Amino acid sequence: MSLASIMQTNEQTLRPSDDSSIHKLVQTVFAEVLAEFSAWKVKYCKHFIRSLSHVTQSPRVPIPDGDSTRLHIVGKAGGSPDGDKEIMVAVTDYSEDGTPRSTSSISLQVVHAELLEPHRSYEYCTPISRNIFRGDDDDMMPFIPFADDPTFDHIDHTLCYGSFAWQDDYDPDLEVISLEAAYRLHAVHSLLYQDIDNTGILPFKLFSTPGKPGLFTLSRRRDLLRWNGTTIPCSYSFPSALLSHSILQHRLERTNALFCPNLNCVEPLCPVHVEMNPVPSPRKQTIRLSELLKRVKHPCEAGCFLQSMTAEVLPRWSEDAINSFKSIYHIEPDMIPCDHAELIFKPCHEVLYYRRLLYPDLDELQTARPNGEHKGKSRSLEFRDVDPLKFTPNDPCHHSGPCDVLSDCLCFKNKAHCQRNCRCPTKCARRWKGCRCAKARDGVSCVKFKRCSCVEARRECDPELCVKCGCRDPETSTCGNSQIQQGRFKELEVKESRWGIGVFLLESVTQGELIVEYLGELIYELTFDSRGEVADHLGRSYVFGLDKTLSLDSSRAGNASRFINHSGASDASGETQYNCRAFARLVNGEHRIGIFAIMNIDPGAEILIDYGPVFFTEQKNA
Ligand SMILES: C[S@@+](CC[C@H](N)C(=O)[O-])C[C@H]1O[C@@H](n2cnc3c(N)ncnc32)[C@H](O)[C@@H]1O
Repeated sequence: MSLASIMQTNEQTLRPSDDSSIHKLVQTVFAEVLAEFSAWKVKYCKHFIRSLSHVTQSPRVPIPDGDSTRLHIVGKAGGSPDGDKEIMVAVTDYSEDGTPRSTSSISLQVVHAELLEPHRSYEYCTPISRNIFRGDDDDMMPFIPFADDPTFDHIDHTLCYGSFAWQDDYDPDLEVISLEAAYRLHAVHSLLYQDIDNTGILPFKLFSTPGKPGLFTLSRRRDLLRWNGTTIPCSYSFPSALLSHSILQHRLERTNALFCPNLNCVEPLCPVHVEMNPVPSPRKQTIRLSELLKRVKHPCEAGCFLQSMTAEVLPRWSEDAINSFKSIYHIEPDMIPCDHAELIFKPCHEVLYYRRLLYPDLDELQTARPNGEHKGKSRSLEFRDVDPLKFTPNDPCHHSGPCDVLSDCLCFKNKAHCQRNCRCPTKCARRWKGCRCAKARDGVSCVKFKRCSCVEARRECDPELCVKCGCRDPETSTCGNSQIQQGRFKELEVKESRWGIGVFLLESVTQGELIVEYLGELIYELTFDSRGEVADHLGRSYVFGLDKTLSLDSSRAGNASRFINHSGASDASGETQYNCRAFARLVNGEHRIGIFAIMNIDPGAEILIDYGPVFFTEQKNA
């Protein structure tokens, strides 16, 4: 069916209103598009196969003097001190019909490549400069590792997965067909996309649901097949969600979903932080309006509520304007009307009018606790976030009221300090306060023997909180406890070592200095187990335990630190040569691993750490 004929039909079509006619229509149009697409595909594939069977005639290129190349070595270049490393090469340019057009000679330098070793199988590593959150690998097995190696236990490894990628009946054509059907139903039959979705007849949901992207979102992530039956204009874009652009709350939700909620990061589509980014639940008013109004000392502009406490003409706001005000009020109810006014582009006396109308001050402010609640008990401050191996950082808390059992505070439940990126008031008693170390006159501040509270709590200094040590400015700072976040890494070289590849220093370091951050993918235990089988078979593991639930694996993504070898008490040679140690630090709310020098080390030395007593026993027992 052509676009013109569809448009013609459109004029005659009336939008069905009852459920059963909508169902019937969706079924009919879907079947129609499916039939059209299938007919087109058969023809298209036949045409394609036929075109492959044609022997294409490439232009005949003469092969001069039996040489198979168009480059001819014509002699060694003279006059250069490295004469024997340069050769002269004649380059012949041929015309379309294969006759030589011109010949010129150029000199090339000869580089003698050493014999190249083939890359070891199943070893690839994406270079990264930040940890990546992976959680768990897909439940679908993408391919069979070591398929030609009988010593690998394929059955056991297969049991780690729920299905095989090659047996999945996912048909990308169905996405194209469903989109076309949805578009026709909307453009030609005037159905709402939501009504089409509600029928459940199309094989995919059009709109995203929590945790599951819908077809409209998916279609933006892939190149759709252009088939000649499509009526979707090239410039058309499907709605991404049931969110209206004119409603502030919807715009907030859309924007919120895009940026990382971790205020230490705030990157769009952040790959590191696992936190979901819910729109914060509405805050409750804690200051009476009468109190707030007393805080306004000067009129914000001519006509400020301070000058005329009652609006002469009752303001008539649109529904959108009222909703915008409600959204802003719920984010920050304890704000003076003049500030609310600036945010919604309305005069403050009008804001005050609507605020009184919509949110009359309650007798009891909503922060009041239920009767009989024992305040002291619910606010008890107990922390267990000092030991990384017994603790996993939680998402930043966001709730109304103080961080305690009544507010369902995540930090309270996890016995963690509230972080800078928590949404509780800055005065919250659970908040980590940072250290009070002063800048060192000479040498380094914030080190263990100076009793820095951050060092003792195994967290790096926080540039927002630890103001005195100056860790915010790496140029002038004397802080010895912010090296990971500042990325002060040493020059390293990766080359052959006694135990495969190793890492070597290119500059000298002093005891306590950070060499490099150990980077990788943050994974849960199930993935640690499934990847462990491959690592055991290779005889090389790249995993560090990070905290109670997460490990850091650099087998697939990492930096030079993944090649750091072991030498320690558990070393087969019995020698103890390690010169560095790996320490986990809580850095602005997340655990990261730094490799630190435990002695002064000269350039050229290999970086060695002690993997610990269980590493090699576990590998052997696997
Ligand atoms: C993190 S990787 C280190 C990089 C590794 N050498 C490579 O070539 O990829 C850890 C693996 O290196 C090897 N390795 C490191 N130190 C070793 C040592 N002292 N003795 C034996 N093998 C060692 C083991 O195979 C171990 O699983």
